[in-house]
Amino acid sequence: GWGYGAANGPDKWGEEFPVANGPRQSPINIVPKEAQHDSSLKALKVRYDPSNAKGILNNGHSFQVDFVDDTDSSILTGGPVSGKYRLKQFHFHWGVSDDCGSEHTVNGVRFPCELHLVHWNTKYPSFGEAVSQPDGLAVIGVFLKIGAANPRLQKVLDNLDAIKTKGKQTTFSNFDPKTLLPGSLDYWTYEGSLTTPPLLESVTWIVLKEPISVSSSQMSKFRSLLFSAEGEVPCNMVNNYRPPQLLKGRQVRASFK
Ligand SMILES: NS(=O)(=O)c1ccc(NC(=O)NCCCCO)cc1
Ligand SMILES: [Zn+2]
Repeated sequence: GWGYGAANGPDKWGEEFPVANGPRQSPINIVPKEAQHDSSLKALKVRYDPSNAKGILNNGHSFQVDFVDDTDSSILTGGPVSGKYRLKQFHFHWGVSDDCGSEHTVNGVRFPCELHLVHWNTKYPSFGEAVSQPDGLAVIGVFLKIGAANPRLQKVLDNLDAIKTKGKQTTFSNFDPKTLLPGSLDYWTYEGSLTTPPLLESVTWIVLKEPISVSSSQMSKFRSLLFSAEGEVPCNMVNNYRPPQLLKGRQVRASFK
């Protein structure tokens, strides 16, 4: 199956997933000076219920924190979207060193890590239905920048020892992902895709301008995870990011001046 190695990585995904060369692929390089301020863009509104946190899973590509999404208790509204989008999961992408790891870049600058909060449009009956619709998903992207250790992120990282290998999961409850957001919710937005196979072109991307902090030693914690399952030859979970894709005429809008 697909991965991030030389034999199965991003340059090879188009062989099995031809949409990899489609018109609205993600991530992209964001050039702030070319992003148009759109005064009609609303403020982003997120309301998360910490009791919806369900579990934390090593899925062999990243790790994700899954949420109960059978009610409208953890939703994203406003911003560039219309209607309500329910939080399904959040996960991260990171590098083997602090000079790479994010999927989106800003003026070509790569961050060591990027957080994705994945939401689906409640006009569809389920995530599985929404994921193939052009307005099916909304993903909030948050850059992590090396600085002071982040105590709110540490609550997530403290659980990684229990999910070291592919397929391992453990319960993870009472966590508010809002604590992982920066002070400002200023954002760039554009129409894109999932950044991993099946690369479906169903995502309204909402990339926050302000990063949150992560320490270098916290980054080492991410890198202690394995792509491989227990009993397999160990393969460190690093560089699980897709590089920026062609804009192909898309407009990137800014919610701020
Ligand atoms: N990195 S990303 O663009 O935020 C992302 C989010 C979800 C997924 N995929 C997912 O949640 N489920 C797999 C897709 C099922 C398709 O039937 C892939 C990439
Ligand atoms: Zn992602």
